Amino acid sequence: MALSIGLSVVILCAVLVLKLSISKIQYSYKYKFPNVVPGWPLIGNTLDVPYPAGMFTRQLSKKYGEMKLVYLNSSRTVTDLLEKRSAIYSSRPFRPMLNEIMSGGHRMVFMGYTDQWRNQRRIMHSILNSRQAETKFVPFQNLEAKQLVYEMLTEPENFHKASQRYSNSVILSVIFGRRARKNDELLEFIMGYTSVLGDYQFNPLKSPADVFTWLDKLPRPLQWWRPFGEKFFHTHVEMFQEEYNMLLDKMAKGTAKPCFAVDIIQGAAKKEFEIDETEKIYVWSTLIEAGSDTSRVAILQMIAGAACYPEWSKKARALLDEVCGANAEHLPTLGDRSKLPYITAVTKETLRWRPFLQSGVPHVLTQDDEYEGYKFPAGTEFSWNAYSIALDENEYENPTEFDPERFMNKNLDKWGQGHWSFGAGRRLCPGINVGALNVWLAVACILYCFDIEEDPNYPIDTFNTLWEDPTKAPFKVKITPRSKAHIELMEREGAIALAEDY
Ligand code: HEM
Repeated sequence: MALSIGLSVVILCAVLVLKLSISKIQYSYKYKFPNVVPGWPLIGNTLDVPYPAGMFTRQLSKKYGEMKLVYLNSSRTVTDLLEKRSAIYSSRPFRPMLNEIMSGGHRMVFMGYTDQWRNQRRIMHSILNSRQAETKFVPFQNLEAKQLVYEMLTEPENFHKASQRYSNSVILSVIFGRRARKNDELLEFIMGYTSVLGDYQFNPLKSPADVFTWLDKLPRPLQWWRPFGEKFFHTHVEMFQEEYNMLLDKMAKGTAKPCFAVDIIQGAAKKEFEIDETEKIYVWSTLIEAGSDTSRVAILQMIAGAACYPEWSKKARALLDEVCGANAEHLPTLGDRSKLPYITAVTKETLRWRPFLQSGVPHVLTQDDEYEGYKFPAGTEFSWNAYSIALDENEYENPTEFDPERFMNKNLDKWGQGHWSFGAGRRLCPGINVGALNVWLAVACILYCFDIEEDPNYPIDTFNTLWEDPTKAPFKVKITPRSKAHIELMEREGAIALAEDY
């Protein structure tokens, strides 16, 4: 009896091994991948990737060529696949813990290419399109920029905090029509949980079902990660529900500012949008999460670019003086944009220079596909290798230098053209208009008011800077006001911004 059980187990194992080997052989005949970077079974080379990863993935692209599994290392391949074939290259990796449990299936950035995703994108586009971005949200940005330069004047060593407050307050105004308060409870809550989401996104021990997705099929009581995820989801909804109630109260009193959330609430009431209560909350929170830090980091990168490559900032300053007066007549506003094309080029170069989503964002293929002799199965993940493309001599002349001149061309006003920092294809950032104008205005005001110099005692390592932590300055830099007249201008404008409360 014992022998027959033992024999059965051996036979079973042999059959399993045979079956796995046959499917592996069939798989390798059916599909053909580009060079695969050697790694360990199951986890591949996950453990080899340093943080930040940009320079590492750049080295890989030099070694392995134009494409490797996951990373597309040239604009040509990104255009061919993520853009031209975006109908089948626009899903996201299946993340049962991050998307289904922790986000109740509602957080757009983790969502697959589904009807729910299409519906949320449609709603976002109808409110965040360029016409609205250039009218409805502009007063918020112009006001916050006054406080941005005032805070940089009074506490230049905390330039990172000023950028953070500016970006947070603009996005809160755009979404909920209110300014960020000091120690804002909602923003602190968001900062806390986005760092938890980050942990869960990259740590397989915390989120095993996101790495080994078959674990999602285990009976629920055996999914030890689930209770935490469900609690996380409910706390998130409760916190945003408070904000939602405050807004409903303002709407009832007629004091709500025109903003994204008001548009959604009214649009849903008129049946223009199909969206339930929890999903509304997720659309708002996703926009705040995705739309704040991105602008903060871009502003810091422009400051690093001005400190390390001072020549272009002199030209920008001279052009700003022509429009706003050399003697501090007025702060630049978004109304000055058509007169300041060079600032638009600076904004685009800021986004291209050291892309902070250094390895791009994964797009998942939804059906088998062939490209230049390769055969990819559905489910393959692709990402644009952002750092590598931005620093490639075949893509840009003197790619490591900050040179806005490269964007002074017929595509100047197309925010997403000439770089990949807003992503690609159907997943292109839906906040592109708001985000680009946030950066444009901050760039214009900072360059108009301050001299920015590298501190020789603290050279800036622009390649390996850690931009993520909003509480720490990513580098040291000298920021000094240009003149007495500029100080007075910033004080006057700052007083206006500090007195404004909504
Ligand atoms: C400088 C500013 C910004 C940069 C560089 C940026 C960059 C990006 C990138 C690279 C992606 C991924 C695209 C892809 O997968 O192909 C993305 C997605 C997204 N961004 Fe932005 N973004 C910025 C500002 C904003 C703002 C202001 C908002 C909201 C108002 C926003 C909302 C979103 C959302 C909701 C997504 C998810 C789209 C999806 O998964 O379909 N972003 N952004």
